[in-house]
Amino acid sequence: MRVIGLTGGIATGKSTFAALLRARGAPVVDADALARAAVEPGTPALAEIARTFGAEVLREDGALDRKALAARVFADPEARRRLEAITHPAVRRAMREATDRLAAQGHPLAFYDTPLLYEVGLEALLDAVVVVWAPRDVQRERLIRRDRLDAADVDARLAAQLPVDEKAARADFVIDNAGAPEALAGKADRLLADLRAGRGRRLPNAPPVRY
Ligand SMILES: CC(C)(COP(=O)(O)OP(=O)(O)OC[C@H]1O[C@@H](n2cnc3c(N)ncnc32)[C@H](O)[C@@H]1O)[C@@H](O)C(=O)NCCC(=O)NCCS
Ligand SMILES: Nc1ncnc2c1ncn2[C@@H]1O[C@H](COP(=O)(O)OP(=O)(O)OP(=O)(O)O)[C@@H](O)[C@H]1O
Repeated sequence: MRVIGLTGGIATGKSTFAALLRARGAPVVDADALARAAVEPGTPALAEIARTFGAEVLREDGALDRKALAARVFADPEARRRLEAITHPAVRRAMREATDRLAAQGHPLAFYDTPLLYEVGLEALLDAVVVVWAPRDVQRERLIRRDRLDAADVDARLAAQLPVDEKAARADFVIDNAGAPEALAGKADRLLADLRAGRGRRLPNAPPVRY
């Protein structure tokens, strides 16, 4: 099975594009969803988070207060690294299990949807990488609209990731999502057709294929 990394910048449209791939029969393993499952009540990771950050990052019902934890970790890179040291090993394990299951089911192709693909250095483990791209001002607008964040929170989140332009420059395939969402379906069709025809890693120094 070939495993294709799918990434982007925050709010560039990665999840929207992943849904289109799923609708076309391609399995997508979602790191954000696995990261959420890893910190559900009763998990060792949530207990560790409470020990590290204190009860103020828990809600009254014992679940993680994501807003409170986000305020802490996106304001302080050191706190973010402490959180990642707890969550990333759990997410990596869950991702590996999910990919092994898909391989055992005989899928020829699977996507690995993870926002921090380049930040944590997963490139070498993947057969190719797709970056869903949008310009920074569009990213900012979508983030404010979707998550109701103010400008300072948006900038803190953007600063926690590599710029999406840098990711696009390193990618094998770039999905341009600056335009209308309706344009994405055709791009998903073309990407899948190219991947199923065996297209993969670009040659060294060649530019990415853009859709
Ligand atoms: C800080 C938390 C509680 C904020 O939760 P919230 O519901 O507001 O955001 P959500 O989890 O839906 O993430 C939204 C986006 O934020 C960005 N983001 C999340 N964590 C990080 C991080 N550690 N570094 C940079 N960007 C991040 C990603 O682009 C992600 O797609 C949560 O993101 C978290 O637990 N993060 C640590 C785990 C992690 O690194 N996840 C990302 C990939 S595995
Ligand atoms: N082409 C588009 N035009 C307008 N809005 C869009 C477009 N594509 C996606 N969106 C909207 O922008 C927001 C961000 O998209 P999405 O959630 O898919 O991004 P993401 O890259 O998965 O984000 P994250 O890294 O935060 O998980 C969503 O509210 C989505 O509905």
